Amino acid sequence: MTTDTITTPAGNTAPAPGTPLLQAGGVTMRFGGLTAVNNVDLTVNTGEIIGLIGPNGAGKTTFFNCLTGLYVPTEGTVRYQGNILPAKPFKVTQAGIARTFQNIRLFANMTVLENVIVGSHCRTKQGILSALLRGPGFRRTERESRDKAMELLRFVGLDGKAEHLARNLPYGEQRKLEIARALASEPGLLLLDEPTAGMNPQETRVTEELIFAIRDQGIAILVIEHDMRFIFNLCDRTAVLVQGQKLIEGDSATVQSDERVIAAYLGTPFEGAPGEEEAQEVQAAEAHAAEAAGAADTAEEPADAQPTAAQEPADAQPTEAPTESEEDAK
Ligand SMILES: Nc1ncnc2c1ncn2[C@@H]1O[C@H](COP(=O)(O)OP(=O)(O)OP(=O)(O)O)[C@@H](O)[C@H]1O
Repeated sequence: MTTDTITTPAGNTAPAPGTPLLQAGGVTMRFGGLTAVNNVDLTVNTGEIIGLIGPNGAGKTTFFNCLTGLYVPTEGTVRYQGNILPAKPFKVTQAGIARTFQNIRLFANMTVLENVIVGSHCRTKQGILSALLRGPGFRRTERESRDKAMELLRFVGLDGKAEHLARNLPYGEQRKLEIARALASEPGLLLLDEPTAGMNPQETRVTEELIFAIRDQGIAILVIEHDMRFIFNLCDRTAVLVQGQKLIEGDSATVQSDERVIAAYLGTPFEGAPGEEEAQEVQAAEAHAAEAAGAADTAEEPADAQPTAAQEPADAQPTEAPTESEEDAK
């Protein structure tokens, strides 16, 4: 990664640091009878890096999908710079939110540079007709997109691989390319879903530096990650989701020392835990089923159940004390 800066578009007036950028209020997402996200509030201010953690299946990615228009929340609202976001991914990107995915989604057979150029598509003003005619306006836009993409590749440290096919990059570099492509849409907020998944410690450290550098360019960040050390080093605040509900939100020291968080990760139930009632119901049902099975076994067994001669193995021999000569052979 280089320490280059990213050129912000002319006339882009960034709000003052600490201004609410993203405001999710009462976001709930149900899939049939399953409540994957339950009444979650979260605010991300300009200049912040916010972490979102929680055990597997806690609802983190579903929450991201609600923020980025992939899902229409069953209840609640998502505002960006004060405006309710339309539930259409393309419009959310246009509004200023970009994201990466847990499973890398690059155009594998396009070059690294082309992948980033595609990411800037929502900011270019040329229509299909202009593209077909390839007039001077189109060529100028194409050149600008290319220059901007190269600048982003330099920023993430991939400029030397601009002409490589995306699928030939090592895993860690594919993740960097995804970030560069997201940055090409000129976001004010970047959502990262497990950016260090599958990375070695060295790659994780480089990604951490990259995220700080992105924040220093005036882009706020909301990041899902399972690597606690990474999250607690990086984030100004961290929110913890457990079974779709926000358990706690705070700085690293607060979240790290909260016994409910520790319990949620170790799987130890605690009083008032989200889903505790359901867990107790399941436990009671299991205990009941075990009791019923035990009772049935007892009923089937004869009261004086003793192995009969017929049940004994055919080669069973009566045990005899070893003779003196046998003991000598040992
Ligand atoms: N499209 C869907 N239809 C039905 N259920 C879904 C759907 N998407 C997610 N879920 C369920 O919602 C719950 C939350 O899943 P989600 O992927 O958001 O969790 P997560 O915290 O991101 O987990 P992980 O850390 O493992 O990625 C899970 O029980 C999951 O099976």
